[in-house]
Amino acid sequence: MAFTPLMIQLEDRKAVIIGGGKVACKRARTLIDTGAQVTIVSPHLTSELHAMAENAEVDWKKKTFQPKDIKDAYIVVIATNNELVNEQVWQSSAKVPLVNVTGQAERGNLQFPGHIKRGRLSIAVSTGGASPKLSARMKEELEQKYNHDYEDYVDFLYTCRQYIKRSRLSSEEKQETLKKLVEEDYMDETKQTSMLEWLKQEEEGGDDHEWTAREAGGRSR
Ligand SMILES: C[C@@]1(CC(=O)O)c2cc3[nH]c(cc4nc(cc5[nH]c(cc(n2)[C@H]1CCC(=O)O)[C@@](C)(CC(=O)O)[C@@H]5CCC(=O)O)C(CC(=O)O)=C4CCC(=O)O)c(CCC(=O)O)c3CC(=O)O
Ligand SMILES: NC(=O)C1=CN([C@@H]2O[C@H](COP(=O)(O)OP(=O)(O)OC[C@H]3O[C@@H](n4cnc5c(N)ncnc54)[C@H](O)[C@@H]3O)[C@@H](O)[C@H]2O)C=CC1
Repeated sequence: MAFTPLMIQLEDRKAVIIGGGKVACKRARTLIDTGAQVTIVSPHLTSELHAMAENAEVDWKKKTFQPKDIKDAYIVVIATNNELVNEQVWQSSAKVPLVNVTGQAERGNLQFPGHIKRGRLSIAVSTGGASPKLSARMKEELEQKYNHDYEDYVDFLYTCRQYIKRSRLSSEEKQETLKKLVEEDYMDETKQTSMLEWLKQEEEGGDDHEWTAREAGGRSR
């Protein structure tokens, strides 16, 4: 069955990762970065995971898997290098809402796509199991196209959108302004500044549409 692309809120949810190797480490990083409470169950950890445990970013249960380890888990990531153990975890996970089977991803109901983050911007790639290497290559291409400048730009778009939603502009003017923000080169800081000034004025009920949406950002002050 095909998987549904979704964004999901996991803050403070309990995630248990079985295994402490390379794959476990990648999944731990993704989950921690969005606020999940991560526990690793594994007799050994990679050095990176070890550092994360020392910094209290993850809880580490230094042991082999037992079914009680996943009691109350919202997410289980099955990531040991032992197929029999992975099978036992799978059999014990019937009541867990979200299960990622890293060795046989089609089995679980959760997959982690290749992804890049630029502040609020998230881009995810999946080939539906056809080729993780193609996902990796596309991820590299996207990393180059959407460079780190996008962090500030997307923050700027977010701020503008909040102002626009609260402003007294007509709905046509709102649409026009939102469109302009992505069509013209608003990565330019001077253009950003004049747009923000105009939007702040709109919010404060300033000069009664002395500037129209079309003009915003087009004039220098
Ligand atoms: C479902 C998914 C995730 C999930 O587990 O939920 C998944 C699943 C599986 N990957 C496997 C193997 C490999 N994965 C990689 C690499 C990456 N895999 C990634 C994503 C995903 N891999 C998700 C969807 C991908 C999609 O559908 O396109 C990347 C893009 C991102 C990331 O991992 O963060 C990351 C890029 C590197 C980076 O950018 O860091 C390499 C290549 C390498 O390492 O060079 C190999 C070996 C070569 C090969 O097998 O092709 C296996 C078989 C395991 C086995 O044979 O035991 C499974 C299980 C299965 O296919 O069932
Ligand atoms: N989804 C993906 O992107 C990929 C998935 N895989 C799959 O992910 C799995 C793990 O791969 P790696 O992280 O590379 O393995 P690894 O060999 O680096 O780590 C395996 C970990 O499992 C732990 N472990 C072994 N027995 C255990 C037990 N009884 N209880 C708890 N922990 C136990 C080990 O201590 C070790 O920390 C494999 O099944 C592999 O097929 C591999 C590559 C990519």
